Amino acid sequence: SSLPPGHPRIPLLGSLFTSPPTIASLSTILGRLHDTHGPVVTLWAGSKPAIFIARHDIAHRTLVGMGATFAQRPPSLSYGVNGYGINSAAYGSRWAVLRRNLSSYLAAADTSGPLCLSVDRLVKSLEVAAAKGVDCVVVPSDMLRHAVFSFFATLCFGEEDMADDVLVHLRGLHAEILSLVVQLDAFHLMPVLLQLAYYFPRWWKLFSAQKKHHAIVTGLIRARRRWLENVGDVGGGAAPRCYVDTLLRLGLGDHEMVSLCWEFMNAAAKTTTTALEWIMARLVLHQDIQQKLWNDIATRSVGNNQRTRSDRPFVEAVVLEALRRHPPAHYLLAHTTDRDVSLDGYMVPKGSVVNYGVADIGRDAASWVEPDVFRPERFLEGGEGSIVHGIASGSSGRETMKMMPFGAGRRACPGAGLAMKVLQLSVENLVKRFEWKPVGCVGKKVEVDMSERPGLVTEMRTPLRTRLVVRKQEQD
Ligand code: HEM
Repeated sequence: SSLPPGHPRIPLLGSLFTSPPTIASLSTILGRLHDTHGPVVTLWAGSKPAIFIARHDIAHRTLVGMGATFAQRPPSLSYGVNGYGINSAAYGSRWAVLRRNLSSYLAAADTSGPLCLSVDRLVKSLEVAAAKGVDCVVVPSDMLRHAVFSFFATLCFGEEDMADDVLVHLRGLHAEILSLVVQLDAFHLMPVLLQLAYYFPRWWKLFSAQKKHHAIVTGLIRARRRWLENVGDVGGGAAPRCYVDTLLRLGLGDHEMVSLCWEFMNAAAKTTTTALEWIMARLVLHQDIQQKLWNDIATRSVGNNQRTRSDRPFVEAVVLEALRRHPPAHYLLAHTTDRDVSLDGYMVPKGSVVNYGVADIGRDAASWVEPDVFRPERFLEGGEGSIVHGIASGSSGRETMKMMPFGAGRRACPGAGLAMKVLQLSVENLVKRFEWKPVGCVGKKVEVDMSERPGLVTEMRTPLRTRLVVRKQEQD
């Protein structure tokens, strides 16, 4: 059998490089290919075929049904901060140890205390900004970013060691490094020669930013080690209080630990902040949904015995609908296979890049009624998403995988449960405290710019502007 259909192959460069190699151009090219050829298409990245899948049942068959085969990652040049992460590790024993370590830490960690603290701080900083802003108008994205980043920094490095200026410095370095990496590289769509050509002009800046990042993170790790020595817990008798504690117990080298801390912060903070901003933008745009959410929160807080245990809180439905409609990652990280696989009459050759259209799957009209409409009710009883959860293991059937914002199968995001908790608790508190009102209206129609800025994480093109009014019930 032959490869799935696609763009004609152009020797050396491959099909992607007929237009500038950005994630926006990747989406445009893939959109055209799927329209012409269906849900499984081939794109050439140099001499390697890259196969893209945009239907949930095929994603289920490959990522869950043939889980071990599709859990491989393509080999990478493994340089810089990402060199020793879980995401870049080959599917094998090192990956399993590191992944289990992260998952068990997240399952046992006390996340509620630090989360409530950082949400409280966020609410306070929004109050200050609203009081200063003309007509209470606020651009909340930087405050959301800071709150989410500091929460994950507490989980990563421990609350004892993080001074505010260090936090701001670290956040700046993350932003700088991310602005310098060539994003398509993360999908393994850059032939080596092109990677070199693209990295050459920015190499020195990237090297210097990574060096500063290494210095600051090794400083934090050293401080953590000293703290453990002071409390007499170098041997690790007590439960780990932050991610670094678990890494120290694994006896890893400095480069490995720095890389894993980078991954923890990088995988967690930008995705979660981006999702939070999209959710709040949707609530500004749909004032009726915000009102319904507020009513649900109020009813639940006074207790309502008539609700059944399976009844999903409306806030969860809102978060799921936003993740379906605006998944922060429009594609997964690159997968590959360890053998030739026959798929619907086509061949997926061993070693080819395999990836999935997360946004396409969430917006597929075959799975979702009026997929472009923002309607959280579809996740409530009787709706087409009532059995769907954000965390798509798919083990309970392919219908639970009608969307996969966190991936699926063995490589699915290990932070999905925590991300859902952060999003729900943040949204609930932000709506409890403030009415999120629109700034721009045309007649009675609310205007919010919902256009996307494609990237490794697809953010809002125009940061949200909103008028924040403290709710009457909440005023002292
Ligand atoms: C809204 C927030 C988040 C979204 C949308 C998200 C999404 C994703 C996606 C799509 C993948 C790729 C899965 C694949 O390639 O098959 C992934 C992997 C990963 N995520 Fe997340 N993530 C989020 C939050 C987090 C958090 C909070 C953490 C950690 C605290 C985390 C840690 C990771 C790691 C370590 C991987 C690599 C897993 C592996 O290769 O085995 N993520 N995430």
